[in-house]
Amino acid sequence: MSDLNALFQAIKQRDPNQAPFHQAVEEVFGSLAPFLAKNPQYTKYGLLERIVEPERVVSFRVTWVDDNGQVQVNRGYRVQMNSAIGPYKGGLRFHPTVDLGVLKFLAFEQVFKNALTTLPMGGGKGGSDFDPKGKSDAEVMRFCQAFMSELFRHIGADTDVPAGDIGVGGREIGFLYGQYKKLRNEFSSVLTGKGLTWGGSLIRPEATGYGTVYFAESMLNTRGESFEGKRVVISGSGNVSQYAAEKSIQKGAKVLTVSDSNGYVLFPENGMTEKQLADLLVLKNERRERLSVYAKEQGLQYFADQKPWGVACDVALPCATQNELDTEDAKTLLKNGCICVAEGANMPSTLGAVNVFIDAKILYAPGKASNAGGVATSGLEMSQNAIRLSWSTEEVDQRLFDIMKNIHENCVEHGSENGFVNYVNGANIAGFKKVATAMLEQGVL
Ligand SMILES: NC(=O)C1=CN([C@@H]2O[C@H](COP(=O)(O)OP(=O)(O)OC[C@H]3O[C@@H](n4cnc5c(N)ncnc54)[C@H](O)[C@@H]3O)[C@@H](O)[C@H]2O)C=CC1
Ligand SMILES: O=C(O)CCC(=O)C(=O)O
Repeated sequence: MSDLNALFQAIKQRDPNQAPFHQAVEEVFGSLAPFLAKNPQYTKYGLLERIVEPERVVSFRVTWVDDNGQVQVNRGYRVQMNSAIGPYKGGLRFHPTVDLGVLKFLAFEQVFKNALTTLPMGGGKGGSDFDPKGKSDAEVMRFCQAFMSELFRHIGADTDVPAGDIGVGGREIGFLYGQYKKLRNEFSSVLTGKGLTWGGSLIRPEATGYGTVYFAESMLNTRGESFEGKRVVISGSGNVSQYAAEKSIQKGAKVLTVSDSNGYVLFPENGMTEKQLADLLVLKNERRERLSVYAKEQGLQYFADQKPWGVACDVALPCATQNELDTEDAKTLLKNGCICVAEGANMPSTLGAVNVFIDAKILYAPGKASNAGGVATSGLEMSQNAIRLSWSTEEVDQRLFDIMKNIHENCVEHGSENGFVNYVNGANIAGFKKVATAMLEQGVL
């Protein structure tokens, strides 16, 4: 079968309850249709049917005991999507919304993203419907240990290398790594995002946010613009948002908002200060409080149950979660003068919103291109572990910068259409070509 539409219908019929995965596939197929018409060799040997089907899906029970002595049961997963160009690589998400539809979309996106980084990494994603919110450190530790007690069988430094994502940061990676090491009796590069004293890389915590800003600035440069003086609206207030804000401030931009699932905080017109950012990091990463508390403490305006897209800006960086920016939000951003949208999150814009941006020919980057700096720096962490050396901050940051510049150039090369760069097509086609070529060369598997 090589008819993309028929294949897409078959995918939906096979797993009707996996809407986020369908959305991710629809976007990629939209880019591939004209490319495949000109390059029919990529439709042979069931390549398209294979690329949308995970190589392996592991689903398991995670049983742990809460602080009240009650037994809790969660679901754990690892979706090993594609290993054509390297070991499966991609984060773990702990959030109540996690299910197979979400993880298959994330793993599918990861395949193309990882290919764009130029590093040898296949694509995977995993996680659990466990909600870390409101849990004690001891509960999070017991959960992570229980989760790894099954996951350890399926991963390894040359097989599958997980990392963080929503709800999984440095604390969780530590607990997961400790349990892996105990069970396997080996100290290996099986997770990335590790602590600096036990194999982690400098700049990995910063990498996704920094990389998103590097990519956005490359886009702005194509129109003779930069971050200097730009009004930047950011959603989310977790890892990606924090360092997108930091790099934006370093580049002279004014960060006007951050948000969480309950609302957003508005900063005065000169934007968030470095001190306010430092306080945000303590509030979110150590005290683990909500943004409403931050707004109160900082004397800032807080808009409950609202998204930040109505705030007038030049640059929007959606850094929270999938489908957080819909068609109406996209129209509002355009109406208010936004000229650049770079996704720090995975698939934060609905397909309708993406079309609004592309039709208006603004600078729009899909997450698989603009947020690839996180996984790229995870790849650099694996490289450092392999040679048993640690690179300096400057060295890792320079490599990250170069990788983001290279991804931008690759998108321009594959996505230019009559003077306009369609970064969605560019990212999808460039990522696909690399993975598909490897799959064809390795035979029908
Ligand atoms: N951590 C990483 O290195 C990478 C993360 N990403 C993506 O970036 C996004 C954010 O991830 P992290 O910052 O790592 O997670 P995190 O757990 O550190 O932060 C998530 C943030 O999103 C907010 N959020 C969650 N659901 C929301 C909703 N429905 N509405 C508004 N805000 C919501 C949370 O309040 C929190 O501020 C995700 O889409 C993730 O897949 C992408 C590439 C790499
Ligand atoms: O660093 C990694 O391996 C994972 C990053 C990730 O989950 C992502 O790019 O969405």
